[in-house]
Amino acid sequence: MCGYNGTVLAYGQTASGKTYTMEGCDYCPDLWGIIPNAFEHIFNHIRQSQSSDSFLVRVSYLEIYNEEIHDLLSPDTNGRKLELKERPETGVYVKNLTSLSVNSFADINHLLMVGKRNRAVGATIMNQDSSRSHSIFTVTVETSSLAPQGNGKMHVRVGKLNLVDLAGSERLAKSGATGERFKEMTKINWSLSALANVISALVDGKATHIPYRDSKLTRLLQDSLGGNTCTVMIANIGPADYNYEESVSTLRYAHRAKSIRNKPQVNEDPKDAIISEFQSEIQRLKAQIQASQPEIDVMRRLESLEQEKLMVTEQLQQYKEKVLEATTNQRMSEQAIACLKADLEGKAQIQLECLKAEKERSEEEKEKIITQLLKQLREMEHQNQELSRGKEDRALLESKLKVLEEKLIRGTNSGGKNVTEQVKQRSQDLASFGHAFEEQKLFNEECQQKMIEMEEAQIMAEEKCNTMEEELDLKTRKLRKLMARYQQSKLEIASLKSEIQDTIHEFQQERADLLWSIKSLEQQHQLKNLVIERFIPPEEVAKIMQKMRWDDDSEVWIFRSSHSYSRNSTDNVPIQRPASAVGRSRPTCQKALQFLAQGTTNPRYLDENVLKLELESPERVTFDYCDPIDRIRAESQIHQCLKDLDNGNAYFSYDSRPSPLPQYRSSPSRPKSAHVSQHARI
Ligand SMILES: Nc1ncnc2c1ncn2[C@@H]1O[C@H](COP(=O)(O)OP(=O)(O)OP(=O)(O)O)[C@@H](O)[C@H]1O
Repeated sequence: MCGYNGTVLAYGQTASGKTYTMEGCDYCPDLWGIIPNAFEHIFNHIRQSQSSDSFLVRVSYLEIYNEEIHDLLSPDTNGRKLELKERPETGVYVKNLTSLSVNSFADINHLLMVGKRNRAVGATIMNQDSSRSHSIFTVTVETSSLAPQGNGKMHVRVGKLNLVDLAGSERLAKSGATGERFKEMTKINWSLSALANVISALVDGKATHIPYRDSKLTRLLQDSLGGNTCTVMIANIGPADYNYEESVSTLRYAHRAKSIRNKPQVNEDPKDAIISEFQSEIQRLKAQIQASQPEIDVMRRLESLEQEKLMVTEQLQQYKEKVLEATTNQRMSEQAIACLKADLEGKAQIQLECLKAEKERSEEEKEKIITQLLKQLREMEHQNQELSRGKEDRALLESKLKVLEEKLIRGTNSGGKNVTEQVKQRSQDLASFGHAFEEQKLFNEECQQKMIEMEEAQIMAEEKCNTMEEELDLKTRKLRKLMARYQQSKLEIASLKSEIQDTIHEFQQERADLLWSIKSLEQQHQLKNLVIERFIPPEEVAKIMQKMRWDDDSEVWIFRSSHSYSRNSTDNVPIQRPASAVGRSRPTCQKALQFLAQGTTNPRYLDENVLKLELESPERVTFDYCDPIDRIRAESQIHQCLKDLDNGNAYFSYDSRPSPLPQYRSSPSRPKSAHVSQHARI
């Protein structure tokens, strides 16, 4: 409303509530989204503004579907594609986009509903009414108010609010989209990634090129992203865990977008402001009406003439009545003459003559008046025609003025009356307040006197206030510094406290470990003492103790080497171990060498203790069956035996003698151990 441009942008994955955030539920004011709330705010502001301020509110609504721009408020429902154009003074705009002026919340809300009906939506896996396009609802508010310099000139500001509902980003694999949905999805993702690239380039201070031209969306939002617009980006995320990746990506983009710094500025007296055109047109029409004032005077005169005509007609009627009366009187006179012939002949004659003269006079007068009236009538008809022409012209002008005034919305005091009515109202007001003017003047003088006194008092109070403010500033700065120091020390104390806690905790753990190791060492010590006391004779203990020495560096007991403790012996010569015979793997005594030289086979003197034994060939304990009958019987017994073996244990007794034949026992009784040499177990 102050002339800044603004953009509200809802960004996020599909079905995360972007449309809901922007539009909300229209049936319940508590659940209105950003768009209806913005409308309400605009019209509340207009209502509460000064009566000298005029506003012109225009709206447009477009969607970007498959990288094509469609007008959502166009009566042409064939979805004509619109073109993007650019002008150096106004920037990027959409050619032939419908822009409608609105006067109330109801009007603008109606247009939002109309546009919504024309928008592309479709069902996806995640959202039944998914927006398949990016939509931009633009509200332009032009404000004309008296210039602050007070020179009576009008000052125009233009603010533009873009309310953007983006289509939802969705991973192709997750969406399961095919056909038309797949195509839509690719375009949506492409334009959203173009938006992300623009954001990244704007955040990256080194980027020399911002890729606004990569998509229609980024070109239309060029001013909102890194331009002169106050932009709010709403990041919508879904609470479900399967949306984790998308939510993280949305938050990442929102975090990046946070770093973009725009430079908003008031759009003052722009060249393309329509309100100025409207106002000059209104002025022109007013001047035209003013110029037609003589015609209005003529019309007033005509009205008075009409009244005169009425009066004259009345007079004529009176004359006619008089004439009629006179005629009646005449008749009566004739009758009276006839009746009173004798008495009143002279008188009647005179009266009759008088009446005749009077009648002639009235006839003449009557004719004279009638011609005069006819002349006046013709004149009036002529003037009537002129009047009706003037009336038509005036009606035309007034209707023109009304249309323009209807488009302009005024502050609370305007009341929406037309100019003529306002002039009438004002003149009445002037008349009624005229007599109060003098009283008001006196009252004003008193007030002025009081105001001068008050201003002096205010100046004194301001001076006092200024010194107090300075003092307050000084103290506030000091307090802030102290506060900052206090916060710093608080943080330091907190970190020290946590450090102390950690150290205490570590110390306690270490102490517990040490106690545990002391305890276990004590146990080991007691055990070893017990073993020494119970199992090692004290003299041996003494001997061992002599051989041991405590090493301070490695903190262990170590055996003294034979060399080191034999030094204390009488000869002080270290005992040398005899060197082994050269070329032999082990030491060999002289006697063994002697026997070996004699070629002894005694293993005692050999290098290796290996016994050399003769091979023992085993004796044959079987014999062949030469008799074919015996062989057959033997074979049948073996078959039988094998069969039984399949079913269970079977023992086969076999006599080493050639005859009789081997005895097969089918009963599984174990053979006695004495017979084992003679009975083989199969
Ligand atoms: N805060 C909320 N309270 C109640 N319902 C909600 C809320 N947010 C979203 N919804 C519901 O969730 C559904 C999906 O929301 P919406 O259509 O706004 O998502 P979207 O992000 O615009 O999706 P798409 O990108 O697919 O258009 C709708 O039925 C909507 O009514």
